[in-house]
Amino acid sequence: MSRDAVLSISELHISIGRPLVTGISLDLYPGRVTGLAGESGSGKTLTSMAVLGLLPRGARVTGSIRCGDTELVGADRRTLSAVRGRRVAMVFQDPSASLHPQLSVGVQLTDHVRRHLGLSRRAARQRAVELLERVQVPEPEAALARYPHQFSGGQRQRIAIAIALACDPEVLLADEPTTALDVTVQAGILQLLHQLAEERQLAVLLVTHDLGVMSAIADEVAVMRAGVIVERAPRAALFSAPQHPYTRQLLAALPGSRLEEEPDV
Ligand SMILES: Nc1ncnc2c1ncn2[C@@H]1O[C@H](COP(=O)(O)OP(=O)(O)OP(=O)(O)O)[C@@H](O)[C@H]1O
Repeated sequence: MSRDAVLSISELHISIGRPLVTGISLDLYPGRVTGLAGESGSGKTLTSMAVLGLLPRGARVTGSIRCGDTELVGADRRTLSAVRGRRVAMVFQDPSASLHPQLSVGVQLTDHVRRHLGLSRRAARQRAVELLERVQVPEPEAALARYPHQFSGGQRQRIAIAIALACDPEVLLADEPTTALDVTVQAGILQLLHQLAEERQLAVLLVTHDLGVMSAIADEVAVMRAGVIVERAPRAALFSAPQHPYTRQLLAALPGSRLEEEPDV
C-alpha cells in the first residue's frame, strides 16, 4: 500500500463468466479527488462495487483492496458492513436509489447516525441539521420533516451526500453523481464534492464517463478502457497532453474540444 493512501486497490481482477476488470491498481488519498473515467461498460462501476463488496453473485475477484489495515477482497460480511457506510460511503447517479421514498429525510439521516455511531436521538438530530446545512439544503430544520419527493433532483443529491457523510467516512465513492441532473445544477454538486474532499480530508473516487465533469474537480484522472487502466495523470497533464490514443479520443468527443479537428484521434 502506498504511503498515505487511505484506500489502495492493487492488481484487481473481476470476472463474471468472462474477465471484465483486469489488473487495476489505484490509490486514493485524503483530501484528493481521484477520477476514474472511461466509456460505458469499461468496468468503472464494477471496480467501485468491488470496494463495497457489492458485486453480483457469481463474480470472481482476485487482487487486493485495502482500507487502512483491512483487506476487503474476500472479507466476511461482518468486516464489510463495518467498513461500508462507516469508513467508505457511496453516492450514486440516481439519488432516489439511496433515499427511501417513504421515510422523512430526518429519519433517514438520524437512523444512519444512530445505528453506526450510537448517538442519542437528540445528538443525532443536531448532527443531521448540521449536515444538511453543510450540503446547503435550505431550511434544514424544516427539511428533516419532509420526504425525498418534495425536493428537486439537485437537492436530493445533496441530501444523499449528507447521508453518505453522516458517519465521517474516510472514502467517498461517487459514481456518476451528476449524470442524472440538469447541467445547471451539476456544477454546484461538483463544487460541493470538491470542497468536502478538502475540508474533511475525504478521499473521493469520482467515477464518470464524462471528462467534462472530471475536468471540473479531479486532482488525478485514471482512464479505463475494456477493464484496464490505459493512462493516469494529474488533471492538467491529462487534459493538456494526453498520451494514450483512447484518452485523446475521449477528449476529442468533448463539446468544443480543439482535438475535434485532429485527423488521427
Ligand atoms: N451482473 C453482471 N453480469 C455480467 N456482466 C456484467 C454484470 N455487471 C456488469 N457486467 C459487465 O461488466 C462490464 C463493465 O460494467 P461496468 O458497469 O463496470 O461498466 P461502467 O464502465 O461502469 O459502465 P456504465 O457507466 O455503463 O455503468 C460491462 O461489459 C458489463 O456488461
